[in-house]
Amino acid sequence: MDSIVIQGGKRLEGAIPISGAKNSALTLLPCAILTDEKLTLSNLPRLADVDSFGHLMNELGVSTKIEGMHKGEIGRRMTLRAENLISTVAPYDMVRRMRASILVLGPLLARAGDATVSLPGGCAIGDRPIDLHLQALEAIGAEIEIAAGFVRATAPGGKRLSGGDFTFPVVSVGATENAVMAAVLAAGRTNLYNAAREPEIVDLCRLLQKMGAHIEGEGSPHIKIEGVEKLHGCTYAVMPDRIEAGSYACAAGITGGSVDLIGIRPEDMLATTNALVQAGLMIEFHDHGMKVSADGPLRPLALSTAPFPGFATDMQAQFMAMLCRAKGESFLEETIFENRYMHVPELRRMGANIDVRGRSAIVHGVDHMTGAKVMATDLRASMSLIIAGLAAEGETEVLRVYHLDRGYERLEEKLSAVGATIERRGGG
Ligand SMILES: CC(=O)N[C@H]1[C@@H](OP(=O)(O)OP(=O)(O)OC[C@H]2O[C@@H](n3ccc(=O)[nH]c3=O)[C@H](O)[C@@H]2O)O[C@H](CO)[C@@H](O)[C@@H]1O
Ligand SMILES: C=C(OP(=O)(O)O)C(=O)O
Repeated sequence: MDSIVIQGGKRLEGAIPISGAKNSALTLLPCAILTDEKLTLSNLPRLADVDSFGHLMNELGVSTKIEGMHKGEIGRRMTLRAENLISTVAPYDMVRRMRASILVLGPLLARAGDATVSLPGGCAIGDRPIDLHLQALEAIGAEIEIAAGFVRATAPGGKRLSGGDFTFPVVSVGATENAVMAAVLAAGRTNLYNAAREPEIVDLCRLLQKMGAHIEGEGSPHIKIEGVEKLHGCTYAVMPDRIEAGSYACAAGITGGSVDLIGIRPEDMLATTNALVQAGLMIEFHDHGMKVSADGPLRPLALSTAPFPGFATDMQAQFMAMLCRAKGESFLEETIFENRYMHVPELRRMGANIDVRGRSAIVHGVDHMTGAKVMATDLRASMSLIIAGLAAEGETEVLRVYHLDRGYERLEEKLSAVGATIERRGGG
């Protein structure tokens, strides 16, 4: 298995092109199921999860054609066509490897009136139930059965869902996405209350609108959908990855550097940029993105994760790594996932001083961290180790690179280009 090796202590300086967002790509891809016409997605990040999603789509009978395989090119285009579905089952092996597979449930149900998806179970960051996905689908007319580790959702008579109203008891990104994708082809109107407002939800709704869906209120807690009989194909560009951009901003902060993040949308990242400014970084917005520069010592922060527009859970590990080197004590609270501190023991092995009590963590800033062989069990935890390694003295080797390959396109290339000494080693 590959590892990533960093010689720490280099100040980062230069421009980093930001890729298309993983968390948006994985919800736009299943939209191909909703039409028998071609859907072309551009700015798709080159990530293991995008490839896996392509394979899942192929299993369902959706053809996929990829362009943009040239070395050095950021992003790709994928044309998908679900002319005839050959299966409505997402098998255990696919869902186990990639949680986002659950997002075929809504579209399959809407298009075929029938969907069977393996129950995803928990994962390294905590229990990740899908009860709200199922309740929302029931509210818009689905019948749900659970047996032998699978959930089967059917529309009455195998035909169209009715549409209906549902209030999410807690904000859920995935459940909002499944409900929206199911409701666009329903026979009637759907109102989703306390819906997730994440930019990735807005991206999903914009694509569906371009395909002919009638949706209003995206980006607000009340999404209104008037079902239509048919959607058509289109071409759509995946939004930029706000989490990738925030991760590189933390890397600039911890190395006392300055990186220009090209292609970001500032409005997607206000909680992150506010936190960066409070930590003492300087931000300059310009026409192509934003420049993030260290400006003196890092200041400690108090951060609590929350649904958008709050501070994203997907940024918590990377900020924690950066704050390990702040002057003073930072306080972090993880409110979304109960087990999202898997990076803490590894950061401690690099010299960090962090206390964890339940969902809270106190990070006591240290002057010095040292490189070590480290590994993490999830994507953002792995990125936090890369960030720490960039500032640590000596060599850091991050094992289990497959987590990073799920979410960071050309990580080593992008960081080398701004001055990091970083390489991928085979067989680590
Ligand atoms: C609100 C939030 O920050 N969501 C994050 C979550 O999305 P993801 O879609 O994976 O998770 P949800 O937004 O659905 O989960 C939010 C909360 O609701 C709970 N829940 C969810 C679904 C359900 O059926 N029942 C239930 O109880 C979850 O346990 C969690 O505590 O992880 C993604 C990957 O890290 C992030 O990109 C999203 O920003
Ligand atoms: C945990 C993440 O993704 P996933 O839901 O795909 O596991 C993430 O993007 O940080």
